[in-house]
Formats: sequence, structure tokens, C-alpha cells
Amino acid sequence: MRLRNWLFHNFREVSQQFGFEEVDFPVLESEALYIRKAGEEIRDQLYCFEDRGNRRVALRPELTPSLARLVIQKGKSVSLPLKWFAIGQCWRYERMTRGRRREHYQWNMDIIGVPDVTAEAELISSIITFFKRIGLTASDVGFKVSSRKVLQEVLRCYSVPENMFGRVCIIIDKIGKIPMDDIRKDLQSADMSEVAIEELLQILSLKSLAKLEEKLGASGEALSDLKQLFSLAEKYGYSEWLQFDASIVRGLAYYTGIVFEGFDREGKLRAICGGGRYDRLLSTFGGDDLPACGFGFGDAVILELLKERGLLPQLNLQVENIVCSLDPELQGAASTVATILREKGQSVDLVLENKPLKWVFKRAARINARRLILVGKAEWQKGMVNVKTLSTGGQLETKLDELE
Ligand SMILES: OCc1cccc(Br)n1
Repeated sequence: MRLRNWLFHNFREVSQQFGFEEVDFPVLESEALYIRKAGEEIRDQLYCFEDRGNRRVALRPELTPSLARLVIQKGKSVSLPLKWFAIGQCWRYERMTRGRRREHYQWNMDIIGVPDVTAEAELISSIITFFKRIGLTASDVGFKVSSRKVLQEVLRCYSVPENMFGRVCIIIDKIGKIPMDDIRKDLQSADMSEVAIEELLQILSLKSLAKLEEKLGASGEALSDLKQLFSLAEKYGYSEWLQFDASIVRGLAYYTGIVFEGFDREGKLRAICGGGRYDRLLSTFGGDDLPACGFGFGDAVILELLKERGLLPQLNLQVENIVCSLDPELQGAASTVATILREKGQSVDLVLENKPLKWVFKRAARINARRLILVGKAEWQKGMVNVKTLSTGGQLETKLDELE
């Protein structure tokens, strides 16, 4: 819990530093929010059920559809651009035998209403700011960046029907996770010819914008978006964190443009975070489309990475005072002392039972108390208490009304 609070505190600090407002959504949503026909893993693992009102509901597997629903609900009552962030628990249903978590927390930041890649550049900057805050550098992690418009331009060249776009993206995202023969078979089932498949796989292996330009020409949106993004990265000063990688498509069907994922340069871990542009999501829920982009950042891989790098922070409970009566008849007096200190804004661990002093000192050490306040009969009769500063061992009889 200390680690989670530390992580979330950094998520929040960065989000607020970038001028984003915190939002939240229900953990339980209508199942329909997540029913997409593109064959995504997130769909196969939906933690869904029928509630007592016979409604098909699901524990949310991600936050973006809820955000889209809320933007539509708010409609004209909010002024654009929206810069929202959320930290929320998300669920998936997996067999326990897989030994993987069924729930995790995800930090999301989204910009709604900005069509330009300036929005994606700003989101990537916020994640890099987060990485730097927790001690990670460009030699630890980087971002693989591409655009789904690359895929779109290739599919159009081979007149693959538009309605196959999401499905092809999901198939491509499985490269490296399932055998290439299965990838080819799945692409054939998505109405792609042999020639189209080979050309697509060839383009997806590109790692330089220059080579991409040779293939696609300079006129397409994919190239201009990517060039603008890399140029903005220069101005933000984070070029060394980015690399173009045409194979990056991400595993969510609704991305339509730039996509990116954070990765650990030692290549031992799964993607740390990921996101991109999703300009068509709102209309899938019956709203008017608005340009949108965002990312999701889970709490699992980042903690594995920090552990690997020896960067997990040492987080100990810290209480300023521990207050203890030396006589059961003075328990009330001890609670008076605790209240006086708390009303001054100090934290107090009040010993609630009649314990030997040895026990109190052990507890004081365990909770890293700065001071031990002892309420003894003789002192109390003089309106005093005994204040021990635990780091120095010094002690001082102090008047109650001079306690600070
Ligand atoms: O990253 C996919 C995902 C979604 C929900 C819960 C968990 Br654990 N993992």
C-alpha cells in the first residue's frame, strides 16, 4: 500500500503539473461498452456477468470507453480541449492456473479536442516527466512510436476493406506473440492477398522514417504526423527517448493514428505503458466524433522494472509522536495530551492499553516516532508531561500548554 500510494502520488503530481484534471468512472459498466468485434484479448478476458436486474455488466478492463461515454454525456457543457486523468482499478478474467493478476491499477491521461500531434507529444512528455521523477532515464526506458496510418495507407494500396482495419491491427499486434504462420493465416482471413501480406510485413519491419518515406512516399499523413512528432520531441528535449518502429500498433482496436509504447531497454519486461490517438471512438457510442488521444500506464510492470533497477523507494511509516500513560488511571490524561497535539496538526500514536515501557519503546522504534510523550502521575499533578526525543535520547519535562 505504501508503494501504491507513492506511485499514485507521482502519477497525480505529474498529471497536475501538466494541467490535467482528475476524473473517475464506475468500476462496473455495461458490458456493451467493451464489445468490439476486432478479436482483442481485452474482449476475450472480459470480467462480465449478468446482474440481479438481468443486465449484462462488466468490471471495466480499461478506462478509455468510460471516458468516451462521459465526454458524450457532458456534450456541449464542457469546453475543449479536455485534459483529464484518472487512476483506476481495472479487471480481466483469467483462469487462476495462469497465475496472473486479475486486477491492476491504471493511470490514464487523455486530451480530447486536439487533432494535432502536439497532443501526443504532450502526453509522451508527461510520461517522461514521471519516469524522471522516479529515477529512470533514457538509458533505462524508451518509447517505440509509429502510426496506424502507415497500416491504413498500405491496406488502401491493396484495397483491403476499411472495416478490416481494426481486425488487421489486432492481428499485427500479435507479431512476436504467436507464430508468423498464424499471423499470415489470420491476415488471409481478413481479406488480405499474399502479396499484400508480404508487402505489409516488409513495411512493418522498418525502423527508420527515411526508409518509410521511400516505401510510402512523402505525401501521406502517416509520415507528416511522425515527422512533426519527432520534431516536437526535439523541442521538448526528449528525442533520445523515442524511436520509430513501424511494427508498433498496440492491441486496442480503436486507435486511428499515432501509437506509442514505453519499453525497458533490457527487453526483459512487457510494455510499461501504451497509448495513441483514437479519433473515432466517440461515434462508436453514438456520439459526435471528437479528436482524442491518451495512454494507459499499469502499476505492475513499472514496479517490476524499479525492482530490477534497485529503484524501489524505502517507505516507512512515520508518526511524529507516541503518547503513553505510565499508570492506568492516567489513560484519560494521555488521550487529552494526544488531542492537544493532534489539534496542533501533529500525528500521534496513542497507546491504548496498559503496556510495559519496553513494549512502548519497541513500538516507537517500529513506527519511527520522533518523540515519546510519557504521562506520569508526579508530572501530571504539576500539569507537566515528559517529552523524550528518541533520536537523541534527550528528555524534557514540559508544561501541557507549552507542548508544541
Ligand atoms: O493489461 C491488461 C489488464 C487489464 C485488466 C486487468 C489486468 Br491485471 N490487466
